[in-house]
Amino acid sequence: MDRLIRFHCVSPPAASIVCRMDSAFRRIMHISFLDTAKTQKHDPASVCIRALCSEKSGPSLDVHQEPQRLTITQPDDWHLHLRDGEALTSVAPHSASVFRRAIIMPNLTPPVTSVAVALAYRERILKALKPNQDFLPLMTLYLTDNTSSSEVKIAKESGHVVAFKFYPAGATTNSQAGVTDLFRYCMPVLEEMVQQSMPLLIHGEVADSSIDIFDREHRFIDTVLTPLMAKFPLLKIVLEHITTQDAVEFVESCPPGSIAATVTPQHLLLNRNALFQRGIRPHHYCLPILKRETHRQALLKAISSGSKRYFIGTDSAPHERKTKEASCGCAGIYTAPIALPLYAQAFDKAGALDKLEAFTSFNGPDFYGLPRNTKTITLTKSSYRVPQQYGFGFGTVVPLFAGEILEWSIQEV
Ligand SMILES: NC(=O)N[C@@H](CC(=O)O)C(=O)O
Ligand SMILES: [Zn+2]
Ligand SMILES: [Zn+2]
Repeated sequence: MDRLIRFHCVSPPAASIVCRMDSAFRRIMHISFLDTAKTQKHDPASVCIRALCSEKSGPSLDVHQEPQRLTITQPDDWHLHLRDGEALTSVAPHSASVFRRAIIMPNLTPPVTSVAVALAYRERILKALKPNQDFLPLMTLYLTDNTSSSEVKIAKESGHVVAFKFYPAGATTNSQAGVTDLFRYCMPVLEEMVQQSMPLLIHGEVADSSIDIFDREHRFIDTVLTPLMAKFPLLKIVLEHITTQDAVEFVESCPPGSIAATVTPQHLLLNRNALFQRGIRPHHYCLPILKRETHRQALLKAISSGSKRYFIGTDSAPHERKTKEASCGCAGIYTAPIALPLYAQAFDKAGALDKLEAFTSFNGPDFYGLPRNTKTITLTKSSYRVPQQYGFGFGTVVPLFAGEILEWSIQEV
């Protein structure tokens, strides 16, 4: 698809023109004048030719491009996997160069099940940052059948653990130690979470392999989330990485403030066809799995509505190339350094750029009861080629859209 860009001309001076560029922003296909008063002496065709000639022959094009700029409050990432060890050292600076804070997922091996372990992990995260990076990891605890309710109070008092994460056992990467039966084992701990105003973050899929993989989110809402909310109407819940129209309808049907949902860039930009684009695409595989187009449209409609119930959560989840490009590949997509431009692209395409900032920078802190950030970040609508891969100390990670051109890029934080 061709794109229109507005330029200010060097010659004729001060004239404004609109150029139709090819889809990669490399070639000017057509130029037309915006302000005929300033340019009436000039034949549009001659400017067009001069611009094209100087592009071919030369040092500089006869026009200055002015891409669209968007300055927003610095965002946070409300769902992030930083891993541990060498992987942590590699990926933490990527997130910290864009985001001010992030909710750190506890699905390490072994999982982060106690405040003591979470605080030690937090120290390792801080150590992994570059010297000038000012990044706050917001820690979470991995809920198990054996989590004691006293841990909730300790978590609250720590000041650094801000939520518990509920993985149905076996539902996703490193969830084997998760909850096997929430209603049987976790009632006292949930009760205490209500008392301490400690939010529960949920990977909302049933782990039952007899249920169709595309129906697992919907089934979870019906069989776990609905009864959970009926039992604990005051429990604060974040339904993580929602993927379906059913999830949107459910969230909308709940009283405001009781439940929020995070949405990933991949679920806004891709539908399930992307898993099988001229062959099988392991780098498009994550859980919950990509859904059909009608569900993607429902997510776009939800975020475009400006509702405070939805906010950013990249679910950036690095896996080494060889563990994804395998006969049984891991679930998880790496997006940390490009997630913000990806969201911008999704909001832009949906005609909702004016709703981007609330989604990335206001709704999350408001839900968690934390202050909004004060710094800003500037995005420009200029093309950026995603690296083919990142060569990290622990191995190679292939990001989403590797080698492809994005429409937005980050200019400065
Ligand atoms: N989203 C994923 O596909 N994978 C995540 C786990 C998760 O968030 O479910 C991971 O840790 O790799
Ligand atoms: Zn998950
Ligand atoms: Zn995740």
